[in-house]
Amino acid sequence: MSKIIISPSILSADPANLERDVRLVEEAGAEYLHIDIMDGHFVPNLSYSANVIRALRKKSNLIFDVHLMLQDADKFIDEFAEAGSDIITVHQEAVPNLKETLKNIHSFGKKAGVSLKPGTPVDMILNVLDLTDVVLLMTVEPGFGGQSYLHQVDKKISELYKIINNQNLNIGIEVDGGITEENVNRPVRAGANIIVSGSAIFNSNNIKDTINKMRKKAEQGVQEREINNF
Ligand SMILES: O=C(CO)[C@H](O)[C@H](O)COP(=O)(O)O
Ligand SMILES: [Fe+2]
Repeated sequence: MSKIIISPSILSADPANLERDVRLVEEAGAEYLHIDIMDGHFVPNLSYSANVIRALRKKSNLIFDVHLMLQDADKFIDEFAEAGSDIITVHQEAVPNLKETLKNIHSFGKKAGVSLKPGTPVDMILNVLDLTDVVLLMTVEPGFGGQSYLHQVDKKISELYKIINNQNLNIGIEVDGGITEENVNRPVRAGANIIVSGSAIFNSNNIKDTINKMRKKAEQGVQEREINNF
């Protein structure tokens, strides 16, 4: 069974209680912490800076999964690496020379991720898969938490899953946007193994219970995938 990784997105955490909220998801068994960085250019919203990562690094042992929604990501890789990121993900649509950016991320000893907006085809990253540790498929338009999952991305997830399997590559498939305990089995059935979820986790009454239920439902998705031989 492929291991399911839960990456709660702190975009939906309480900004006045970030330390508390990060501790809650860590105690609830999450493996990663998803940190969205927005610049108001690549996406029409602003969020955290590297300072937040630096501060949280002193408080948490979670794997920091940093999603850069920046037009000028290349300018900031060193800063996000130094601040304590573990995985640094850039958008294919935003960086002019993806290979060089991924090599740069690796040069800091960090895992390198590539993200695609819902409308960007998987073909756009086939030539960089050998330099990629994680592909982050957006299942909403990037920029905001609390949107609805776009089911048309399911096809793209299974397409990528087949390519990765056929080439025997060791790449995680991460999905981000609109994921809840009700729908998490769908992207997992299609091939995803890293689950980002913001509002469904942080707006719930019981974070631990929600993460446990989400993981269970995701594990069912893995079984369905194996049974159907997707
Ligand atoms: O990258 C993002 C938005 O651009 C967030 O990670 C994502 O939206 C998570 O929030 P939710 O689970 O509430 O959709
Ligand atoms: Fe994200």
